This record gives sequence, C-alpha cells and structure tokens, in this order.
Amino acid sequence: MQSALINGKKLCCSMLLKNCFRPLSAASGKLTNVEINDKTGVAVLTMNRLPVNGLNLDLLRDLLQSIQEIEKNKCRGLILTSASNTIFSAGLDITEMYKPDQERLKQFWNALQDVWLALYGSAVPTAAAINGHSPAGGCLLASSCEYRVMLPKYTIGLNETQLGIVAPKWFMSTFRNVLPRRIAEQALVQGKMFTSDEALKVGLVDELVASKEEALIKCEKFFASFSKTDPIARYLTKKQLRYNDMKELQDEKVQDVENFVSFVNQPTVQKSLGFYLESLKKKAK
Ligand SMILES: CC/C=C\C/C=C\C/C=C\C/C=C/C(=O)SCCNC(=O)CCNC(=O)[C@H](O)C(C)(C)COP(=O)(O)OP(=O)(O)OC[C@H]1O[C@@H](n2cnc3c(N)ncnc32)[C@H](O)[C@@H]1OP(=O)(O)O
Repeated sequence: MQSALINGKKLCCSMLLKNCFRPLSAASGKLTNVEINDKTGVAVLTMNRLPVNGLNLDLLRDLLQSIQEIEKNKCRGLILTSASNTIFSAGLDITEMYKPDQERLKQFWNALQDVWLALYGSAVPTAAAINGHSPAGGCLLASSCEYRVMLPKYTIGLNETQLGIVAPKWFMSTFRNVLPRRIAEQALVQGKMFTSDEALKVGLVDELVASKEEALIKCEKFFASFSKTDPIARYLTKKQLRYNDMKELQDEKVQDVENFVSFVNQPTVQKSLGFYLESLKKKAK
C-alpha cells in the first residue's frame, strides 16, 4: 500500500519534472543548474561539477549566483542537490588548497564564506536532497539548509580532523545548529562520517528515502508545511535563530580569510593535504 502510494507520487513527480520545470536561465551557470517548478514555485539547484562536485572557486561562484537569483525570484523553496548519482559533494576541492596561488586562495575562501552566508541566511526556505556522499564542505552545504533528506548507503559528516585540518568556527556552528551539542562535539573531534542510518538516528538528516525523486518530493512537502505560515514572520524567526552564527563570521570575515590562508600555508598542513590528495588518486587507480 505504501509503495503504491509512493509510486503514485513518483509518477506525479516525473510528470511534474517533464511538464512544469523551467530553467532559471540567469542562474544556470556552467557548474550549477536551476529549474523552477511553475506549479509550486520551488527551485531545484543542482551542482554539476562531475565527477564529485568538488567545491572549487568556479563552482562556489556559480552557487552564489544561483542562490541570489532564486532569492530575487522569490521562489517558494530552494532544494540543493547533485547531478551525480553517487556524490552530493566531495567538499572543498583540495587542489585549491594544495600548493595554492595565494590570491586565488583568498578569493576561494571568500567565495565559500559568501555561499555559506547566502545559504544559511536565505529568506527562501531551503532543503537538501542528499543523493550521495557528503563529506566536509558537502556536509556544510547540506547542514546549512533547514531540512535534509538522504538516500541510503552513503556517508555524511565533517571529517576535517581525519585530514589533519581544523573545521572553521562557522562550520562547527552550522553543525551545532542541527545536532545536540555533545553529539556534535564528539563527531567533530573524531572527524566522524555518519552512514545514512546513523545520520537519521542522531538527527543530522530528517528523512531517508529510496530515490532522488522521492527526496525531491519530501523536500517539497517540507516547504508545503509552511503554507499557513506568514513568510515574513517565518524568515524573521529563522534570521533571529541564526543571527549570532552569521554575525560572528560577518564581523570576522577578513580575519577568517587571513586565518585560513595562514593555516593552509603551514608546511605540516600542506604535507597532510598532499598525502591526502595522493591517497585519493591512488584509490582511483
Ligand atoms: C584555525 C582554523 C582556521 C582556518 C581553517 C583552515 C582550514 C580548514 C579548511 C577547510 C575545511 C575543509 C573542508 C573540506 O571540505 S576538505 C575536503 C574533504 N573531502 C573529503 O575528504 C572527500 C574526499 N573524497 C572522497 O572521499 C571520495 O572521493 C568520494 C567519497 C567523495 C567519492 O569517491 P569515488 O570513489 O566516487 O571517487 P574517487 O575516485 O575517490 O574520486 C574521483 C576523483 O575526484 C578526486 N577527488 C575526490 N574528492 C576530492 C576533493 N575533495 N578535492 C579534490 N579532488 C577530489 C579524486 O582524487 C579523483 O581524482 P582523479 O584521480 O584525478 O580522477
């Protein structure tokens, strides 16, 4: 009965996908794609830097532009997802941090700050359809949204300590906004990657579903739950709750870039990043 119901909705969704989605052309950069469902007003923002949606400067710039366009268009919701079938996002593109060009390194971190401020503070309701692995920066993006739906058998978490790096304060605040403090602290110090089941159990994600289509439907349902809520009151409430986290970064944006640059340039950190990149490449062979 339940699967018949789900199938019914699936059919509905694929019909919607065919008939109601129009691209938001101004927001569709090379590495992201935005489609708006004309019936519901919900925008699907898809990261499309395959194979792993590594967050490099270009993807971050496209993401920011897309989020801003979705806000400008007063969409009813923003669903963040991936064009890959197995990876939501591999997090920050480590090649941006390894033996970096110093000017680009600053721009890179600045772009990440801006994407986080735009997504975490978005006036439009946000949800992530996590259709693949979501380590570190990928987890940051998903956790910045208000609701998360994940597919089974993937992993999600802030694994920075396992890489020999320290997650910045605002990564940690984002995590703490979702998880109970003690669980967040344990996971952060361990650099724990949660399986989909574990993530559901601790509340890092809100629902598990079998397919991306179902994930999109669940995210739409989350937005529909605001149908009787005043949108301005909704946004002001969210803004108040997230105000301190955002203000902390806004006040320290320049210092935060400097901290990042100085941290990344440390020989020990460069060594860790080099080894890690090498291990990823060896794994791929
Ligand atoms: C005091 C503090 C002050 C300031 C703070 C300072 C610093 C802190 C800075 C930042 C915080 C860091 C945040 C991050 O996001 S770091 C990135 C973390 N990401 C990961 O650990 C994920 C690594 N990748 C994987 O685990 C797997 O690739 C993945 C599960 C995502 C996919 O596996 P799959 O088997 O499908 O693909 P692969 O064969 O592994 O990869 C394909 C291809 O892509 C390359 N790759 C993968 N991930 C990355 C990445 N994050 N960056 C760059 N490149 C990546 C991989 O090497 C393969 O490349 P190739 O061999 O050339 O095909």
